[in-house]
Amino acid sequence: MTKGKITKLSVSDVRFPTSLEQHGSDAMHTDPDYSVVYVVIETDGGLKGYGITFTIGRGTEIVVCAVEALSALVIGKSLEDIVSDFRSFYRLLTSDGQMRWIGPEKGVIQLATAAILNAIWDMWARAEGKPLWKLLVDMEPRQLIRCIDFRYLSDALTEQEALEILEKAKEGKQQREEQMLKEGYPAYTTSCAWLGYSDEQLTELCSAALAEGWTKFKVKVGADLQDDIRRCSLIRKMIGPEKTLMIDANQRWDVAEAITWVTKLAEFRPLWIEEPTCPDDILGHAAISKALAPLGIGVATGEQCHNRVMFKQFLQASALQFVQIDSCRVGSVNENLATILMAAKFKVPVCPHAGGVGLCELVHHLSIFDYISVSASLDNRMCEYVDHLHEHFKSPTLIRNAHYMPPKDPGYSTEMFEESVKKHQFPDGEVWKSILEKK
Ligand SMILES: C[C@H](O)[C@@H](O)[C@@H](O)[C@H](O)C(=O)O
Ligand SMILES: [Mg+2]
Repeated sequence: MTKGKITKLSVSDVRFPTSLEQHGSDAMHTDPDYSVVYVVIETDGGLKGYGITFTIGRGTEIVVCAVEALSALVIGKSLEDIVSDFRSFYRLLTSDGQMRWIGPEKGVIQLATAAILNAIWDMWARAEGKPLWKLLVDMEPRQLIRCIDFRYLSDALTEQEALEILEKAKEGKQQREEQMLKEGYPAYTTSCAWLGYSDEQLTELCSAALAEGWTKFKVKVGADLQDDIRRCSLIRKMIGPEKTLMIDANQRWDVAEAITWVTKLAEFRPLWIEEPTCPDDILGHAAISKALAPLGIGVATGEQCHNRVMFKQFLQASALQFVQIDSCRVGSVNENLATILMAAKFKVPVCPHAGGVGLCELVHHLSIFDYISVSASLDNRMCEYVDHLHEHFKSPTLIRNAHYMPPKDPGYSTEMFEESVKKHQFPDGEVWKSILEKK
C-alpha cells in the first residue's frame, strides 16, 4: 500500500445559501446555510483523500482553524502508518496532551477530527479501489476492532463482545450484500416538511414524494403547537394510515413540555420524536422515553451526540429507541463503528442522521455496512434522505424506489467538484461575493 507520506492538507470553508429558501429550517435553526469544512489530503506518492464535516454557516471558520491546529499530527504520516494501527492514530488526534483540553472529544475539535478522519478513510478506500462500505464489509472482525478506541466503553461493550457480534454476523453476509446491491437500503425523506415551508409547499412536495415512491416522512415540529397539529394532520391525511411519519423538535423543549406536546401529536401516530430536549440530557431522554412508550412513540437522537460515551449512556439508560449516528459529528468511521456495535449489543436500531450537505453521501455507506456485517436486520431501520446539494459531489447518492443504492466508486463519496468548492468558498467565492455585496 505504501504510496508515500502525507505532505499536504488543505482546508476550505464552503457554504451554500440554503437559508434564502428556508431549506433545512427547524424549531431551533431557523436560517441554516448548509456548509462544509472541506479537507483534502495528499501524499507525495499521488494518493488523495477528501473529507468533510457539516456546519450550518457562521462559525465554520472556527472549525477550519481547528483542522489547521490538528494538521500537524497528520503531516508526515503514511496511510499505512495510520491504518495499520488506526486505534493509536485515533488516540493521537483525540488525546493530544494539550489540544484535548478544548474538547475532549466534543464540540469544534471533534468536528475537525471528523473532517480529517473522513479524509483518511476516503484515502484508504480509494487506495484499496473500493467504496467505503465494501472496504468495511471485506475487513476481518479483528481488523475492524483495531480501528476502534474502546477507552471508556468496556463497561458496556468489551472488545471480545464486539468481536463476537461481528463473527456471528458472518453468517448470511454474502446474501445480504447481494440483497443490498439489488434493492438498496431503506430511506426516509425529510425534504417535504422543513419548518419554514408553507402549507402549499408542504403539500406540493409531499405529493411529489409520494409519486416518487417514498413511504416514510419526517416533519419538523416544536415551535408552535397549533402549527404542528395542522401540519402533521395535513401530512398524515396525504400519506394515509399505513405509511410512516416521524417528528423532529431539534431540542426545543424541556422534559415535561416534551411529554405534553408530543402527547398532543400522538393521534398522528409518529414512530419517533427526535431530539425532544437538550442533546446532553440523558436522564431527560429516559424520562421522555418512559412516558411516551405507552403511546407507541419512541425517542430518536444522535445528530448532536458528540461521542461514543454519550451513546453508551443513552443505551445504558434506555433513553433512546433509535440511534441516529452522524458521519460528521463524531470521530468518523472509527467512532461510528463503536456506536453501531454498541447499538447491536443493546438491540437498538441504527437510523442515521443525514441531509445537510454531504451527510447522505457519507452515512449510507455505514448503514449498508451495518446491515451486511453487524445488525443483519432491516426491522425499524432506515437512513435519512434529503434532496439538497447532491449535484456538488462527484459520486452523488443514488436513490431508487426510496432506497439508497450502494455506491460503486472507490472512496467515501466525499469528493466535491472543484468548481463548486471555488464558487461557494466563504466569503470570496462568487456566490458569496454577490450575496454580500447586495447586503
Ligand atoms: C439544521 C438542520 O437542517 C436540521 O434541522 C436537520 O439536520 C434535522 O435535524 C434532521 O434531522 O434532518
Ligand atoms: Mg434531526
